[in-house]
Amino acid sequence: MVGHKVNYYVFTDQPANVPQIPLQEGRQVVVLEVRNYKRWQDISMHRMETISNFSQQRFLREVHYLVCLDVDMKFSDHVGVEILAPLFGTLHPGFYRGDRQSFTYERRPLSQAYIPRDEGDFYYAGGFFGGSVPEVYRLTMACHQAMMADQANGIEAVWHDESHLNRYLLYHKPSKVLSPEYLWDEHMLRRPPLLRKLRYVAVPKNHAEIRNR
Ligand SMILES: CC(=O)N[C@H]1[C@@H](OP(=O)(O)OP(=O)(O)OC[C@H]2O[C@@H](n3ccc(=O)[nH]c3=O)[C@H](O)[C@@H]2O)O[C@H](CO)[C@H](O)[C@@H]1O
Ligand SMILES: [Mn+2]
Repeated sequence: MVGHKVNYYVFTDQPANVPQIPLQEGRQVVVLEVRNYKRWQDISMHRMETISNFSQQRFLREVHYLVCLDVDMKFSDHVGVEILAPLFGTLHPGFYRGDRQSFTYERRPLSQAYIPRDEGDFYYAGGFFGGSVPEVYRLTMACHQAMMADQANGIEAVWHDESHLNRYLLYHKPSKVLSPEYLWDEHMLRRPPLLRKLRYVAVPKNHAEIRNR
């Protein structure tokens, strides 16, 4: 986002371990402490709560747009203001060629993330969405409340926050849908020639080691 002001809000339970990185003018890292959870699924899901809380507390005053990203990724090509829109999502790299039958939406009607078999436009990735702060506030608030309702009913959506994001974006259509160039995993998927650039890519990690501590 060259030429624009950018705040990088980093959520962590270990603020002291966030390295200091020299940045260009107009950029700053803001480290925001969040609580820890035992299960990685809870850490991932509670990002919705964290984003909605901080939106109200400060993001609404501090920025125009929010881009909500997984942390285990790196920028590997240009990502600029072309992504911005009132509400945007990104096609999940594993499903952009599939039809809706193949999407791994939540299929149990008991869950607030339920999507019937004959509905659905796209399968969106949990790791790259955003929009204006008020829109992201509404989205994250709705997803968090839906996840709390699921918890009260003893159910957890198959892909956690991603399932709830998909349900929200089905009934609140995003004004922009980004290509999987904006979220790719080179270790899981071979890059098709039609994708000339990979802009934000997963960093390899040992899931078993990280997730089962
Ligand atoms: C690339 C992509 O679309 N990722 C989605 C996919 O997760 P992934 O399989 O990419 O899961 P993940 O291990 O990256 O966890 C999701 C995110 O939660 C955060 N985290 C998780 C564990 C931890 O110990 N500490 C921590 O900070 C971190 O930002 C991480 O990137 O499915 C998840 C739900 O199942 C989320 O919807 C992710 O957004
Ligand atoms: Mn990830």
